[in-house]
Amino acid sequence: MDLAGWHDPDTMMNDWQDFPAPAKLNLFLHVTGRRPDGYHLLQTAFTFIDLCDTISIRVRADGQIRRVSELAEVPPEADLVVRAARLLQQATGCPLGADLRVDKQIPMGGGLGGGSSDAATVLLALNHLWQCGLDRPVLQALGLQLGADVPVFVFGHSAFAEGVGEVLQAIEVPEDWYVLLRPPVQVPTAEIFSAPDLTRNTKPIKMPVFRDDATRRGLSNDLQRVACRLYPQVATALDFLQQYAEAMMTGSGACVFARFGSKEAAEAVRKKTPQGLQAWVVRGYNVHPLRKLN
Ligand SMILES: C[C@](O)(CO)[C@H](O)COP(=O)(O)OP(=O)(O)OC[C@H]1O[C@@H](n2ccc(N)nc2=O)[C@H](O)[C@@H]1O
Ligand SMILES: Nc1ncnc2c1ncn2[C@@H]1O[C@H](COP(=O)(O)OP(=O)(O)OP(=O)(O)O)[C@@H](O)[C@H]1O
Repeated sequence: MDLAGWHDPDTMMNDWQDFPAPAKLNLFLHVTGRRPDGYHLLQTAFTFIDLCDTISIRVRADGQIRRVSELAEVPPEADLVVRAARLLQQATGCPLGADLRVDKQIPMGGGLGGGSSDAATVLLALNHLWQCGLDRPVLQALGLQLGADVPVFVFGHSAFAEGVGEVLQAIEVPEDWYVLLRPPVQVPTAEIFSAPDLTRNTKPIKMPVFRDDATRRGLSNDLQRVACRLYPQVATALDFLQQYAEAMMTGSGACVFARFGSKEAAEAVRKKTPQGLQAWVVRGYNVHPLRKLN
């Protein structure tokens, strides 16, 4: 997918404008502790992939925020795109509003951060269109109020993350090809984090390097064992992919991925995917397509 040319700053403010919201992969995820409020302390690494939702936005003069597309599972008031727009309005006192249309490509409950990415894209795009002038760290802090995964999408670069995912340092990750599989199940993040058998005391590590297999040794996803126990379809997908390359679950699942040296090698494995699993070949990106927007 070509991510260039998504945004044309010269378009009239009240025309529809399209903004991409890419999915993320967690290249590893260690749970190192738990805060008094129940949220878990993590160490993880995020990179972006070219599986994207598209948010179309039209500025309104009357201050209303409206979602004009259907998303059957999520009522408009609960939709993170609407909540992000409202939050920015409240934080800045901006009198403008927006119509928001979401073309969803990122599966929900997949551990790909689709809802979080949609929210981040709305914060970035409306900050620009409404000319609010908030800088990136302020937008990241606003984003954290919507979800632990929102800040990295605002940050806009592959990152090593600590805290609950909001303490971010930019890292360079090879822009590899991945096979991404979606088992036929949605995994609720809160259910995985609240499982009694979740390992919560993985020893903190120094910032890892992502060069080759050797530098990734010892990095795993602590949420994977619990997700596989509760949702055996995740284990089935991992077993399939594991035949060809080192495979891992992203976030709290359900999606799993493996890295390949070329698009062709990834395609060859995708073609073998058994029925019942949705499969993509995707490319990793270090720089979010809206990184330059401000
Ligand atoms: C698993 C990850 O996707 C890794 O990137 C994120 O940590 C989850 O981020 P998210 O989907 O934005 O999650 P949120 O909407 O903030 O949280 C959903 C629920 O997961 C649990 N949760 C989430 C993040 C975290 N660090 N500790 C938690 O315990 C909390 O019960 C929370 O109510
Ligand atoms: N715009 C949106 N797109 C997707 N989900 C949304 C949206 N707004 C609210 N949600 C809610 O958020 C939940 C999580 O969606 P999301 O796609 O972010 O899951 P996920 O990929 O598992 O995320 P994560 O990796 O952050 O845990 C959905 O089940 C849905 O109820």
